[in-house]
Formats: sequence, structure tokens, C-alpha cells
Amino acid sequence: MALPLLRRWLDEPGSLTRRIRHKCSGCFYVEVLGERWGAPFLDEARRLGLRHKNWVWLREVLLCCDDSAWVYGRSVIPGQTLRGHLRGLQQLGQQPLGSVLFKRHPVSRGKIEIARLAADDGLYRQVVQSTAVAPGCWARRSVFHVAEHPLLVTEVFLPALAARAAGGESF
Ligand SMILES: C=C(O[C@@H]1C=C(C(=O)O)C=C[C@H]1O)C(=O)O
Repeated sequence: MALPLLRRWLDEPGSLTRRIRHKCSGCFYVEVLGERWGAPFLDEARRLGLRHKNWVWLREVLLCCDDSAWVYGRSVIPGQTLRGHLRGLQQLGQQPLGSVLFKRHPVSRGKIEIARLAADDGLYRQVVQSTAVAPGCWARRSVFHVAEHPLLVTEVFLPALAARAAGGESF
């Protein structure tokens, strides 16, 4: 999949949930793969300025349109962020994170990093346990700050979405 076909998705500055809802002509839903305390990957810890052994709240989901998973989402939330009104980030369930993040003010989004996942990436190995994906799939991540508290959101673009983008439609 060449970058330009997914360019609009990789560069989406707003909510990916909102974009999927707009593009999905059927039923959008969030499949929660897991929500738990755990250790971040080393590069995630570094990106959040945490010591590697700092436990964080990990949320993994699939954003789906009808029976197709379009995006794998992984949120890494430091315990320090889960305070006050942000404690609700631990009880999202099937409510999309984006529907909370983009409503809360003030929220800011840092630089969107883009990469293609190799088969030996820790993130790839995590995704492939839950859904169909292939080496070379595109992913992006960025750090959000909500009321100055950080959380890292990573999104992996899955084959069903890539196939739609390759369909040549202005997708
Ligand atoms: C940050 C957003 O939230 C999306 C929803 C997620 C969730 O529900 O866990 C995770 C990643 C995002 O794709 C968004 O909509 O842009």
C-alpha cells in the first residue's frame, strides 16, 4: 500500500473515530480487545517520558465497520493522567476514546509520527495476536495532552481499510 492512498488517514488531525463513522456506510462499533494495567513498550515509555517499568493503563481496541476491523487502536495512559475527571478514561468500554478526547478542553495533540510496521516490531506482534494484519502496514501515533496530562495513542491501519483506500474512491 503506497503512502499517498492512505495519506489522508495518516495525516487526519482530528478524530479518526469521526472519520471512520463518516466513511462507514454501515454500522460503526468499537471492539474492546483489552483494558488493563501493564508495562508499556520501551519506545512508548520513552515517548511519554516514563521509566520503562512504570505501569500504565493500556487500552486496545478495534474500530470496526460492519464485520471489518479498519483500525487497531492502542492507548497508553500514565497513572498520573487518570485523575479527577480523567478517571473516566478507565471506564470507556465501547465508547470511543476519541469521543471523549476531542470533547474535553483543553486538549492538544503533539506531532503525528508515521511508520510502517515490520514483522519484528513489538507493536506488530501485539496486533497480529488480535486481528489480520500484514508486515508493512501503516501506523501512526501521537501524544495527546488533556489538561496538561499526557496519553499516547497509536493507530494501526488494517487491510480492510487499506483495500478501501486502494479502491481509488476519494476515501
Ligand atoms: C483518538 C481517537 O480515538 C480512537 C479510539 C480509540 C479507543 O476507543 O480506544 C483509540 C484510538 C483512536 O483511533 C480518535 O478517534 O481519533
